[in-house]
Amino acid sequence: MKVLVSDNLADSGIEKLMSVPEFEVEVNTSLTKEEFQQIIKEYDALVIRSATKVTADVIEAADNLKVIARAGIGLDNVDIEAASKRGIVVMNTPEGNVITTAEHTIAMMLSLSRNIPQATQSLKVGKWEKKRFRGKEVFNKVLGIIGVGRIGRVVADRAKGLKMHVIAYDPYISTEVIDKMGIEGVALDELFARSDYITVHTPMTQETRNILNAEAFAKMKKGVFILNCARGGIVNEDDLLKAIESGIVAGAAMDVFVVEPPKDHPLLALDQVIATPHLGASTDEAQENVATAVADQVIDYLLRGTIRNAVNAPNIDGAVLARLRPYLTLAEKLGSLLAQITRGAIQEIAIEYVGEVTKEDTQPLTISILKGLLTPILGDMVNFVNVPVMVKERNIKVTESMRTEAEDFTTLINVSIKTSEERNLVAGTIFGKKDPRIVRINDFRMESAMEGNLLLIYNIDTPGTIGAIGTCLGRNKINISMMDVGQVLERGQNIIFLQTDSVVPKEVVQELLAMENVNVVQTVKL
Ligand SMILES: NC(=O)c1ccc[n+]([C@@H]2O[C@H](COP(=O)([O-])OP(=O)(O)OC[C@H]3O[C@@H](n4cnc5c(N)ncnc54)[C@H](O)[C@@H]3O)[C@@H](O)[C@H]2O)c1
Ligand SMILES: O=C(O)CC[C@@H](O)C(=O)O
Repeated sequence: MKVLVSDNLADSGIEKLMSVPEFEVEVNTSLTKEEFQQIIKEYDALVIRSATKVTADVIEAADNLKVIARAGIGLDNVDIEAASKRGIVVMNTPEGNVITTAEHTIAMMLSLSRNIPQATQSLKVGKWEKKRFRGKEVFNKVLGIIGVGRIGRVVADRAKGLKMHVIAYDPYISTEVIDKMGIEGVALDELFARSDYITVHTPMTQETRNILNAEAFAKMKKGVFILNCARGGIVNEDDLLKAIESGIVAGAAMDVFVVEPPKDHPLLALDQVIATPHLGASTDEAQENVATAVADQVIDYLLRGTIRNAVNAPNIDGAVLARLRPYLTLAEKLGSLLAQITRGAIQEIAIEYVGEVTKEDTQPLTISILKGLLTPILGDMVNFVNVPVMVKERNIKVTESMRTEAEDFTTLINVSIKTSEERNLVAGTIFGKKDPRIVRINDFRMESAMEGNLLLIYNIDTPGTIGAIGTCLGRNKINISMMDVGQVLERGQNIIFLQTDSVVPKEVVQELLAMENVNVVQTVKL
């Protein structure tokens, strides 16, 4: 079997792959796009980091490819949907670089406080500028952490060692779990108002994109320091620039950028900004961890068929997988829909399987529902293997029940959720042999394939409202490709589902919300 390593991988991983007699391993990190597309058809496995772009064209040409394995977490460089369509397993290694990235954040925070990069630069050109580079202690200061998952909680632990007061905002982690970390859970606005340093450790999702923007900077203490060692775009770069120029933000440390490399980005011209070229995970130890993990995973899959850390396939036999595929798609969709329409920290999930589906092994379906549920919150970090652990870590109670007697549909999957703020229920079925359909959201019944960019609008049922919504979207150049309206007469309420050709921006959502008779507007991506 042929394995191509097309990005820099630590030697330990390459040696491990080369030690397998059945493997022929090629390491080539300088392929052009054309060369890559031409040779990929020879390979059974592709091992990458973030530099190789595995586009739909590459996947189309990859006749023998069985697995794409990422040493690290981020899969923004892989067209996962195209890979899934061709039955190629996509896997990553989400655990290996947690400590390294947390340590980088602490290093950035101290460098920022003591102007270490700027002072080094100045000294190297022969200057001795003691006065210019007077810094600040972190002792007794408030560190606000947005997102206390794997990396955020290690940052919290290390910052406590520096005797900082740590406060955190993470709406998907229960107060008890945050309390156990020995830090203080707060609302986002409180974090903005109290922090001397703010660091983000969330994945990039619809919700976290631009979470630190002009509106957020306006709520912060004058002189706050900002750190982003997570993903470019969680901090809005233009707004950060203005906040530094206006003096609200005293300085920023950036490891990640919207466009990487950022080239001559104006932020980099500011004295108050220190930056590293996406080095968060770049230590010998982390690179060894992810390289050996990725090699072990590729070996396990190609030699034994065991799938670990796959983002697009549960660990089940191929024939069963083919039969369950429509149910798995439906299950993941139900979980994802629930996550996107529900606010608050998840406490309980109740899953009910009804009718035909009860003849199948429902365990992979439950895992798919949970993966669908956590992916909008955690992004690429969630896979079919680690999702049960993540659910456990978050203290989420999962219950399953079966009913063989179906009523309206031959198969039905009901999923309900209870969070710290609300309860919701969604249900779905399979039309024909393979078409997943959402048939219920709370009290509203419908039959919808629900795909792509969706808008869910709850409105008072009055003449003209639907027209006004269409006009507003049209004015903002958003094309509607599908519309479905559910009506609950006794409540005088409509639920409108709109499928749009493009994502509906936040400002347009606000515009819709300001309309008379419109109560709730939610954007969903399925
Ligand atoms: N700079 C680097 O080289 C590097 C290396 C590794 C990871 N990362 C990035 O670091 C980030 C964190 O990784 P992790 O392994 O800790 O992830 P994780 O999944 O373990 O934790 C993410 C946390 O963010 C929380 N969250 C999600 N949406 C939120 C929101 N709207 N507000 C507040 N909290 C929210 C989640 O509940 C979760 O607890 C990711 O973006 C990852 O890609 C960067
Ligand atoms: O250096 C890398 O490979 C990227 C590290 C990190 O952002 C990841 O996605 O794992």
